[in-house]
Amino acid sequence: MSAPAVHCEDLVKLYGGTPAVAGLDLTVEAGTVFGFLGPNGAGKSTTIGMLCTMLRPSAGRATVAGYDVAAQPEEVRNRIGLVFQESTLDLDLSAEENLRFHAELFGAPPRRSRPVIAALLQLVDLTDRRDTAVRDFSGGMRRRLEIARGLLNTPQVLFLDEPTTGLDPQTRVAIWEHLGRIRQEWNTTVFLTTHHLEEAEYCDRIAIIDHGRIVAQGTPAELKAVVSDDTVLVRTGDDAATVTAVRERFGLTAEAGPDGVLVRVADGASFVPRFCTEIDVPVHSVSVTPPSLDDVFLHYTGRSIRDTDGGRATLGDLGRRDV
Ligand SMILES: Nc1ncnc2c1ncn2[C@@H]1O[C@H](COP(=O)(O)OP(=O)(O)OP(=O)(O)O)[C@@H](O)[C@H]1O
Repeated sequence: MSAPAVHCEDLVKLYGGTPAVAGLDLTVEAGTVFGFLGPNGAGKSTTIGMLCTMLRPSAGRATVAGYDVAAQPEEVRNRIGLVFQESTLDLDLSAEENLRFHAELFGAPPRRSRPVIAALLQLVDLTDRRDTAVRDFSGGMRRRLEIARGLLNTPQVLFLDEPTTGLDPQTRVAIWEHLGRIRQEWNTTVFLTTHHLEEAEYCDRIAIIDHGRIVAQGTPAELKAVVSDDTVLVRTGDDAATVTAVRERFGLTAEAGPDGVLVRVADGASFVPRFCTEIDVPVHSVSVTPPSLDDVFLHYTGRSIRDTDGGRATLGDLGRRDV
C-alpha cells in the first residue's frame, strides 16, 4: 500500500510561544480530494506552510508522500505542487510560454517538458488557447492555467489555497470538474482549503480545524450524519395549531417563522407522510432540507463559515511572514 499523501502527528507551530497549530493529527490517503476547512486564524495556512516546507514545525512530525517535511524537505518539494490564491502568471506570456518558463525553472529539459505541457493544457481544456497571452484570459482560464502549472512536476500531492475564490458559480463547477479529473487521470492527491461549503461536498474527506487542532474529520456524509437533523418546513392554514400538534403528537420542537413552521427531525422523509396523515389543519406544502456542511461547521466551531470569510491571510503571505 502506498504511503499516505499527508500524515501529521502532534504537529505544532508556535509564534512567540503562542500556538498557531497546536498538536495536529491528520492522515490524508493518497489519490483523494481532501478539503481543509476552518475559520480565519484557525491554522490552515500555517499547516499547509509546514507541509510544503515553507515553515519549520516547532514540534511533532509531518510527512508528505512518505517524506519527512523537516528532515527531507527537498524530497517533499519534488513531490508537491502548490497553487496560491494570488496569480503568479506572467500576463504578457502565452499559456504555453508560462508553463514552459516554469518548467525551465524546475530544470526540466524541453524534450521532457514538451509532452507534459501538452497533456496539462489538454487536462485543463486550454489546448486551443495555448498561444493566447494570459492577459486576454478570463479569471477561470487563469485559474485553470495556475492549476496546470502546479502540476508541471507531476506532483503526488497538489496543495490549493481557495482554488475557486473570486470565480462565478459556473466557473467554480468547471474548476471542480478539473480537480476530479486530476485525481482520476493523474492519481494526484488534491489538498485544498475552501470557504465554499457547498464545494466541500465534492471532497472525498474533509477536516475542520479550529484553534490549531482538528475538531472533526470524515466524509461529508459522515460529518453531517453526526451533527444534525433534517429541517422540515411546512406551510399550513394555521401555524399556531401546527406547532402545537407537532409538539404534542410527535414530541418534536417546532417554530413558526416567516416562511412557515420549521421542524427539526432525524429522518424527514419518514416524518412527512405521518405528519400529513395525522395533522388536522390543511397542509399547503412541505419541504425537507438535509443537514448541510454549514450546520457541521457551526456545530464544531460555533461560527458559520460565511461569517469567517473576510480579511484573511493567504498562503502567499507566508513568504512575507516572520517565521
Ligand atoms: N508570522 C506570524 N507571526 C505571529 N502569528 C502568526 C503568524 N502567522 C500566523 N499567525 C497566527 O497564527 C494563527 C493561525 O493563522 P493562519 O494564517 O494559519 O490561519 P488560517 O486558518 O490560514 O486563517 P485564514 O483563513 O485567515 O487564512 C492566527 O492566530 C494568526 O494570527
